[in-house]
Amino acid sequence: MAFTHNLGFPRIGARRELKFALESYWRGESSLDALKATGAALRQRHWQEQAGLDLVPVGDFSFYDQVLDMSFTLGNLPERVQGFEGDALDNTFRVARGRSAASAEAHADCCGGVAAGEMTKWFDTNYHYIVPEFTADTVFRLDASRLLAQLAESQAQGVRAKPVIVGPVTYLALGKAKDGSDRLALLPQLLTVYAELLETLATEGVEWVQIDEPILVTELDADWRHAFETAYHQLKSCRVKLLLATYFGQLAENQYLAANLPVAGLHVDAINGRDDVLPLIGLLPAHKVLSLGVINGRNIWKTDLTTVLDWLEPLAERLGDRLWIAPSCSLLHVPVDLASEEKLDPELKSWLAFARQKLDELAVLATALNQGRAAVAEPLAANQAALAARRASPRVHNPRVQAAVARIDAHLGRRESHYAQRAPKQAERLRLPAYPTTTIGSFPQTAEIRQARADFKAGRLDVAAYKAAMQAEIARAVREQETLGLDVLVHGEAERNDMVEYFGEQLDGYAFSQFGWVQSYGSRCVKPPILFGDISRPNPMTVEWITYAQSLTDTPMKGMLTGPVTILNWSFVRDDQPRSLSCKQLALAIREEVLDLESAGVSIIQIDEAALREGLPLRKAQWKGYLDWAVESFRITANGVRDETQIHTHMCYSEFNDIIEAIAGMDADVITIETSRSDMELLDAFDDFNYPNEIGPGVYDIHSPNIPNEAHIVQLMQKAAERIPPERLWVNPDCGLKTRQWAEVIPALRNMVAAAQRLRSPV
Ligand SMILES: CN1c2c(nc(N)[nH]c2=O)NC[C@@H]1CNc1ccc(C(=O)N[C@@H](CCC(=O)N[C@@H](CCC(=O)N[C@@H](CCC(=O)O)C(=O)O)C(=O)O)C(=O)O)cc1
Ligand SMILES: N[C@@H](CCS)C(=O)O
Ligand SMILES: [Zn+2]
Repeated sequence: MAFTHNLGFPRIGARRELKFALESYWRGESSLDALKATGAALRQRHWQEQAGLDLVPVGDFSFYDQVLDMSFTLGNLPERVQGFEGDALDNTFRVARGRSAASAEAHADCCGGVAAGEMTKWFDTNYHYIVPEFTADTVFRLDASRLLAQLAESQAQGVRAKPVIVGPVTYLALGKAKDGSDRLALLPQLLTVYAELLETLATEGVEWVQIDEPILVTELDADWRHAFETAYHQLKSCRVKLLLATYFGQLAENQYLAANLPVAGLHVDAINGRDDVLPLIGLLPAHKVLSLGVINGRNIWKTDLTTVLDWLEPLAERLGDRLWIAPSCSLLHVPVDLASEEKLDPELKSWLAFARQKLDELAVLATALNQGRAAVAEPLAANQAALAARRASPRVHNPRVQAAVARIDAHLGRRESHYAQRAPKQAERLRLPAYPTTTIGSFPQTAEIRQARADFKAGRLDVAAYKAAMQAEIARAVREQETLGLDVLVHGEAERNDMVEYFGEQLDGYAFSQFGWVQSYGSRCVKPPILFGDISRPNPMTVEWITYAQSLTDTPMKGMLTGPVTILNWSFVRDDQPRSLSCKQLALAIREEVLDLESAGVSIIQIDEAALREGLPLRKAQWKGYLDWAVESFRITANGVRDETQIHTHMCYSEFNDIIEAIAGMDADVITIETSRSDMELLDAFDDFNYPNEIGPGVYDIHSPNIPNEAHIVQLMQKAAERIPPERLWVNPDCGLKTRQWAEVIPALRNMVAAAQRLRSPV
């Protein structure tokens, strides 16, 4: 009998109910009780939707982030929030979001002002977690209240509960020792708290606990491998059965380690780690369960159920009751329900599966394994028909695009001259001062902008009125920037719902959903567009907005585009061709936009590649292959322009040490990056490499509502100038300003411009 379970369900809600409840609570418009009631209602609904499974995840629900929740469960609270006397949920929000000094006054009685915890991406996904903070003095102390409350709630609802927790080794690996101490030194004490937690769950009647250790799909050094041995030998006497869950890739050289840890079961990603499965069956002790993640938890395509069954049936023969099946990873990374989509083309829709549909697929597989394929002949036939239609569909294949990709040669990615020859021509054209000031692209996406777009999409606003509303926002952004005295302006991106979805909506080969939201961090969501076919650009996508913005001012206006690698990495992409090929198609399409902007007289074009570094494979051994095609794609996009046209790129993450050669290989004239939080030390990588082009090291952190002061910015830029020649430095924030308010942006940029002026003529 194959047994079914799930690793996690999207918690944001099919209509983003959690997002709206959170934001309403944060604005002070609803109570904490109302927020908690929304959480409970979502959990109940999600458990009902998973009721067909043999085991259902519990504890995967989080009001903000599951890693932050784990920190609270382990009593690992940053010192700055310890001793808080209010509700624990408010305290998690304090760590997650911080409290500005200004709001500290208003919140003096409840939560006071605190710095937000650092946020970083969860493995190679677009989900971001709050980084656990450690010091050598960290002491863990169990607080199982959140998990026990969710468990009790699920038990009262008759749910076959399998609590889900982050495992101890992954928890340590994902955190940061703020004092540079050795995180692994904390393992022994951490394990006593994990043992206590597991014992508590056993007392509550829990049989299985899913303990997530995705770090096992990365390259581990001897100390971390040893930590796994220590951890699971210490936990082996606990009374619950542990299902050690790995996902997002291959175990590869960690197979033996994973197979032999003393746990009751192992879950592996049978999509990205398919090659692990046969060796693992050989390695796995005979009493252990093997859970195979056979439904892709990272994309939105229907599973080829017949092919999976062809592969699974012999394994089921061998494993018998020891075989469990599940999605490859938590379904957090896919939208909730395809049935909500009323506007998707019916043929395309017939190729897709969101979270609920993925669980239906799992049920079909289990029935086929347990009762024979005949018991599910109809759904299997329908599945085959949909996949055959997708394979043959002319809408997927465009011979013109394929021919253009086949014609790509080295010449396409090469600029006319080297940077040293381009730079004076650009300087002559742009006539910028030293330390030129600019921003990264977006200005606040106000409620009015979002409302206008919602009205436009719902047909309550016609094209002309929508265009006028967006032009008014652009005009406002231009006015504000001129008043501030910035040297290179941006149009502000008012017309963009998102830096990726906006382009997906306009490219052929892409589809977009109405409700396909996926959590990015906290209450913030993205709606990744669906790349289903060969990509082409039927019409210019940005030229009208940028030329309108330029028509309002004589100051240079940057054209603003998202690059092919970022569009690819933040979309749901094809599984029927290599990512590198889809990326080249995107590169050709965005290149056309670059050339149209240039023809329209735009002198500076920024091509954001926020996700280029983010998209690095989890295993370093695969980095080179990825960087080769990613950098080539960027070059194809950017490098068809004349010497006089200045190409900028932007990356809002900062660790470039390992990939500086690839960054230099992109050959952008200017790169703007995040550096403020590291006190400019991250520029060392550029300095050591003798990075030859211009750099805008971010001088203030846009994630914080705090207003940077002029002296601090001057100080940061002076540090930058110790590493990079001043004539190659720009002054800009770390990233775009879309999540901020104008009341924060204006004083911050005023100080930034004043700092640049001071740097130009020091007294
Ligand atoms: C740089 N980041 C990005 C990532 N990935 C992307 N695809 N895009 C990114 O920018 N990954 C890493 C980081 C993550 N950072 C963020 C930052 C901010 C957001 C965010 O603000 N998301 C918005 C949704 C944006 C959007 O698509 N808006 C649409 C729809 C707006 C909407 O909800 N409309 C309402 C009606 C109007 C209203 O009441 O407001 C509705 O439809 O019901 C738009 O502007 O048209 C968010 O709200 O979560 C995400 C990632
Ligand atoms: N141009 C984009 C880049 C974000 S990474 C923005 O400013 O929002
Ligand atoms: Zn950015």
